[in-house]
Amino acid sequence: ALTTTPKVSARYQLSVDYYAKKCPQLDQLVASVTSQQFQEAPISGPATIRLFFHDCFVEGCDASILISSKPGNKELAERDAEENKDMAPDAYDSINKAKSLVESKCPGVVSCADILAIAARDFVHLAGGPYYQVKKGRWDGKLSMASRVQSNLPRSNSTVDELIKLFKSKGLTIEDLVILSGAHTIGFAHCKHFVSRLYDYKGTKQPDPSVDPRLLKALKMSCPNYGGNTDIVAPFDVTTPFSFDNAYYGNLEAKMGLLASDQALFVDPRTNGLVQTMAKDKQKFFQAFALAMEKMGSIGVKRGRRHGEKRKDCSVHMG
Ligand code: HEM
Ligand SMILES: [Ca+2]
Ligand SMILES: [Ca+2]
Repeated sequence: ALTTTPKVSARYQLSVDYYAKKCPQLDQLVASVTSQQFQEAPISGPATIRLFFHDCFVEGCDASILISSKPGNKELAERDAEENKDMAPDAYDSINKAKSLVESKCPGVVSCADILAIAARDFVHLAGGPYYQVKKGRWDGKLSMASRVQSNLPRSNSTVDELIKLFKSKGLTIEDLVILSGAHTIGFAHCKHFVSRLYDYKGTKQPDPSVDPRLLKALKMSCPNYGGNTDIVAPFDVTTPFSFDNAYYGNLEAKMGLLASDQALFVDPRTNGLVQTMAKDKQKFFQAFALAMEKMGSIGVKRGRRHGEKRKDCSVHMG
């Protein structure tokens, strides 16, 4: 039988108790930081979940997104790529704080990539979503190039075909695409990502017909066609923007998806059924989301000194 190369790494098994000997209290250490951060800056939640996604899709889950660009270097690091510019700084703060606490208790053993995976899980749970065990054993990557970002991430106007292809290239299925998109049950997007839907859908000079009229009106108030404040954001989920639930899918059924790529999942016959199933059953969504996060969390995992490193400061490669 034909087999394809597994992008979701089967060779390097991650495990829940990977740090059982060298840092048994790891999950609690990270939790003490994420829970405080969630209280002080709730936006850290969605920002960190997105950070994890953008890390895993570019070079695998290896904390490549945390590397700072070197002054004077021609090639910028991933975090300075256009696609990552609107990442809320709070996300990086949580990881850096968690890393310093972990380094103080278990110096030199825990990767930044594992801390990011744990923190993303914590924030899903803190916002009301499922709690799941995080498997560990990722090493940090040695490569972080801004030029590698764009082709590995979806765009807000990607077609379902393009989304399916991209996810497939990471070893993820159509189902994973629909389930992971459910992360848009929390968080916010800047106007530029959906403004063309409001005023000029595909060059028609008309709004996208798949936007509910009341939502259209509200979004137009926040986002004028020209000269608007570029800092304005709109919630992905107008009903419960801070709560991790399955409302995202109900919104799609009601033409209340924010991005074209969100609404397209309801319109396309390949994904419509799963959207409806998830809209009906929150527990099913939670179970599926936990599994899909585990799968996304094992994309391109590295192990060992030849392919990876264990950074002390997550933003700087080891010598
Ligand atoms: C399927 C294709 C996807 C597209 C096209 C997409 C696109 C976007 C865009 C344009 C934003 C707004 C960024 C901003 O303006 O600040 C955003 C935010 C967000 N994305 Fe996605 N995304 C996708 C999938 C995912 C996945 C798989 C996850 C996680 C599992 C995710 C989690 C988030 C979260 C939590 C936010 C909110 C960030 C915040 O409020 O700071 N997205 N996404
Ligand atoms: Ca990465
Ligand atoms: Ca919600």
